[in-house]
Amino acid sequence: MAKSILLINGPNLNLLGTREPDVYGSTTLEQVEEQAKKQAESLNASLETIQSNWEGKIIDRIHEARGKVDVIVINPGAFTHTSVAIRDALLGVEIPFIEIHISNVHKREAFRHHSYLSDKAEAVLVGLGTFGYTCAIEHAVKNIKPAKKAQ
Ligand SMILES: O=C(O)[C@@H]1C=C(O)[C@@H](O)[C@H](O)C1
Repeated sequence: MAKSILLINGPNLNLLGTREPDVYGSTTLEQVEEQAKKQAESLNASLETIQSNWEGKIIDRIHEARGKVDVIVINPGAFTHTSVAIRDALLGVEIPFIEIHISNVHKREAFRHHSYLSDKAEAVLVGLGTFGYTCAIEHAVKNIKPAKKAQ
């Protein structure tokens, strides 16, 4: 059965490519999503993407994934460091997830060192640039036990 992956990008990641390129690189979000879709296809998996600057929209999309998505790959952006609500949504839908950050958050400001998600993530990838998305999707498809699907 083909695995279904949901790729979620949080606030300001729509600016990828032009936003602090020394930190986040020059690859655009469109390029990241296009590459992810091609990679998933090559692995016989399906992949949907969402980017939102709104916490509630991310939460609603996580709820919609319940019973349909096998693994979530999420870069919550700044919500990583603030959002109990996104943590609760991920735990509530019981979908395994991989947390990814383009930058090495542990090498940056102290407020970026804490994540509300990491202790519940199947894996956490930081500092790999946008290559982290490639790693996360490969890992999600090949190694993460899928969520229980709706009967
Ligand atoms: O490295 C990243 O992808 C993360 C992206 C952001 O937008 C920041 O708020 C996080 O602190 C780091």
